[in-house]
Amino acid sequence: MQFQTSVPSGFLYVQAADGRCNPEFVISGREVFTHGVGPDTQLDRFVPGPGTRRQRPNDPMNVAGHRRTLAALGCLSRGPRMTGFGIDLGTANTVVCHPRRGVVLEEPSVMIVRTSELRSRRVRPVLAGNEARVLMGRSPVGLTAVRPLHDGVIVDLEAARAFVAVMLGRVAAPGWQRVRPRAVIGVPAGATALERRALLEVAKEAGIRKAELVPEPIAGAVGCGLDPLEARAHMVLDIGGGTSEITAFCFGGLLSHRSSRIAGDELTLALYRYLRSEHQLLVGEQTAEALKCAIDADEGLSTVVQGVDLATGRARLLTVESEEVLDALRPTANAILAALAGALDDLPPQAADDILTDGVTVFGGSSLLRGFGKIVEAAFAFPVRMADRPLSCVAEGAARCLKDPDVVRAYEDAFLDAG
Ligand SMILES: Nc1ncnc2c1ncn2[C@@H]1O[C@H](COP(=O)(O)OP(=O)(O)OP(=O)(O)O)[C@@H](O)[C@H]1O
Repeated sequence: MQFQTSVPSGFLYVQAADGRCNPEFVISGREVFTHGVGPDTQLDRFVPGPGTRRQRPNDPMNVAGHRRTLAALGCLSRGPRMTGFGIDLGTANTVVCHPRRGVVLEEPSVMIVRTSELRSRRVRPVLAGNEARVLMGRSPVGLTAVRPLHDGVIVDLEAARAFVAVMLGRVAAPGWQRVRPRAVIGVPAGATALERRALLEVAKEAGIRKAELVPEPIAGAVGCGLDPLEARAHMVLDIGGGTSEITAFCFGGLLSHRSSRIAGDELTLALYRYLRSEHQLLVGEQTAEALKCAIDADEGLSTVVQGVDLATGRARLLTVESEEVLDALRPTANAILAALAGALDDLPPQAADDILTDGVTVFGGSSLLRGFGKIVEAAFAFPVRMADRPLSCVAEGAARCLKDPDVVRAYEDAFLDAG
């Protein structure tokens, strides 16, 4: 392929998103020769090739010139390089997914801020995400760990803005390519209009050009390969850190929905209380969570936990069997099953028939609790499908909704308090 250009002569290498560097453009005089460049080629970065002397290929002016010329000739996609993201801003974890690159960020929704800045109008996190998690439960004087979300919704607008801005900064392209991205963001189907507006405001202030909301259960369903627009009823169970949502939907609308504030955090708390009351052992939040994630009743696994003996105040080790941990968690898990039973009761008979045949799809981090699928199957006697990527399917589904706005449009009035 050969065409005319007005940019300076030289060799240009195009560095693609996967890091490969190909000599795809050779500019000679006013002619550009391209090799293997199609309309979908994403121009990520120009780097100098041999023979490139006078021009500075990474100079923004040059790059803009090359981009304009090549785009005008139909050799490049014209839209901004960073089309947008699917975002799952969760109580426990934040996941960002790019439509082409897949999951680009998966970090805990926590940050460390200076205590003196806590009530100020501009919060600047000292640490955020993975780095901040390390300091959870051990922040020194003057620093405080902050979670911007509780029960799936924003509780601190300024903290949430600062957190989202840091996370976007981590996935954004280098300087000259930075374009304010679009985003489809998952939000609990039970979030109020005020909570949804707060999320949109936070997204805008954090640098998102256009944010749209999609109910998390619908985004998760799309991420698991279900079609929420088809005329067959589906039911999903999303058990995250702060909320469990059970949602049945069909043909662009909700059929039934139950939400419970009993989810992963409550399971961790139940375990903490059990160790305290039954074994007189005081453990940290992270220790209780690690124990919850480590159990495997099928394998008869036992785990050693370290804590402080309540009677003596000294450190003590305790060995607990997985079966015992599962028994301690059972009353909390049963509360989630009660919400599932309620959502099934609310269904019209024909929709219930679809769901009893196809079963329920389960996702969210807490669905990783070993043996949870079997507990659901034993209680309801219908098939239970565990998601392949339970922690990221909401963000993946939201990223797919960027390309398929019909889903967002169909469900924009599906929120429970939508007028
Ligand atoms: N292997 C595991 N076993 C049991 N629980 C797990 C496991 N891995 C993660 N979890 C739990 O999953 C929860 C986090 O899940 P997830 O990231 O889906 O929540 P979230 O989307 O941030 O929360 P929400 O949807 O409530 O806003 C935590 O409570 C964590 O303890």
